[in-house]
Amino acid sequence: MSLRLVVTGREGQVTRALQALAGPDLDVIALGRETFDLAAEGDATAIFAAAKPDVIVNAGAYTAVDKAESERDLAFAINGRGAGRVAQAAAALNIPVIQISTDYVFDGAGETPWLESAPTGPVGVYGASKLAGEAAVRAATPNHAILRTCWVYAPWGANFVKTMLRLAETRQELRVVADQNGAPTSALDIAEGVVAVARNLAARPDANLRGVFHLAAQGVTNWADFAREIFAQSLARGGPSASVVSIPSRDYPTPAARPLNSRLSTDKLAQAHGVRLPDWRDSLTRVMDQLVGAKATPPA
Ligand SMILES: NC(=O)C1=CN([C@@H]2O[C@H](COP(=O)(O)OP(=O)(O)OC[C@H]3O[C@@H](n4cnc5c(N)ncnc54)[C@H](OP(=O)(O)O)[C@@H]3O)[C@@H](O)[C@H]2O)C=CC1
Ligand SMILES: Cc1cn([C@H]2C[C@H](O)[C@@H](COP(=O)(O)OP(=O)(O)O[C@H]3O[C@@H](C)C(=O)[C@@H](O)[C@H]3O)O2)c(=O)[nH]c1=O
Ligand SMILES: [Mg+2]
Repeated sequence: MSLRLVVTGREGQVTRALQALAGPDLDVIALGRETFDLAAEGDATAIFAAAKPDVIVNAGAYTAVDKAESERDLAFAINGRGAGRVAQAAAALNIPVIQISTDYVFDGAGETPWLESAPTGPVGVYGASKLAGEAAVRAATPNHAILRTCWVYAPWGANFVKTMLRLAETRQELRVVADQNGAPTSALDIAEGVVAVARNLAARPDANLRGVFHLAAQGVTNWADFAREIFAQSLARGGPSASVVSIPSRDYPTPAARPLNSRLSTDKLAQAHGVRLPDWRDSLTRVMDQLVGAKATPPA
């Protein structure tokens, strides 16, 4: 059945991945901030109604984790109240809303994967603002799926993979934190998961399809080992590489603290929606093919 998604944050990693999936059975209308500004105020129902969504996806966000520490008000306006306005519009239109959220709502304690039901406790402003967004969505409508993902990368946009490849152009050695654990998750996979969830929500009113779910790649790594895998795959494609020195987070001071344990349990999503993403290493190859493969073998 044909599905029409209206998505916030037009140039974002996840939004662009959703647009790449558009086809005969899937319309993706991405709203830029000149059409819908998450930081604005007031009823946004008319803005969304004009785009005729079956499901609204709030993929736009303030994602500058360190900068958020000094721009608390803006982060909360966009990630907190903005998410609420999106969900209120969905409620007024009587359609489902998908809210993208983050592992940074957790405090990072322990070493086991977080269940959806685990207590939250963000250690920084970005995570706190995203948690406020979850609460605002919940308050606006029961017809929602909050999908928490983590460590997102894509062939486009700003992400760790592109940062590593860029730094390796000029540096032989990089120091990267090795005590934060999680699963790098490809925006290409997230987009497929979002579409599957959206189809389920649009088709069925079941309560078990609604609520909070974790949408993350299988497997676990840390940022240093992720960097090593990026460089191994880059080297194999004739791209840049650097040697990676593992360091503890305390040796890489940043304005925002980050959770040490970002492992997300993904069983609930698999059970309710039938969605399970591939292992992070397998998904990385697809993005590396686009980022480095194109350079290594330029078209004749
Ligand atoms: N990136 C990550 O590692 C992770 C992201 N997430 C969540 O996933 C979702 C998608 O993230 P991702 O695709 O990486 O995000 P990006 O940072 O790639 O894109 C976010 C988009 O939101 C837009 N935006 C920012 N402020 C506003 C505003 N006031 N009004 C309208 N649009 C705005 C940005 O526009 P502009 O570029 O002009 O600022 C950008 O296009 C977000 O909810 C994020 O919190 C969750 C876990 C990890
Ligand atoms: C560039 C660089 C980063 N790092 C560290 C900093 C940080 O702890 C880790 C990853 O760097 P990033 O800047 O990608 O981290 P960050 O922006 O915090 O990534 C987060 O973004 C938000 C939006 C989310 O929701 C999270 O899931 C997560 O993806 O690597 C190094 O140790 N060495 C380096 O050279
Ligand atoms: Mg970042």
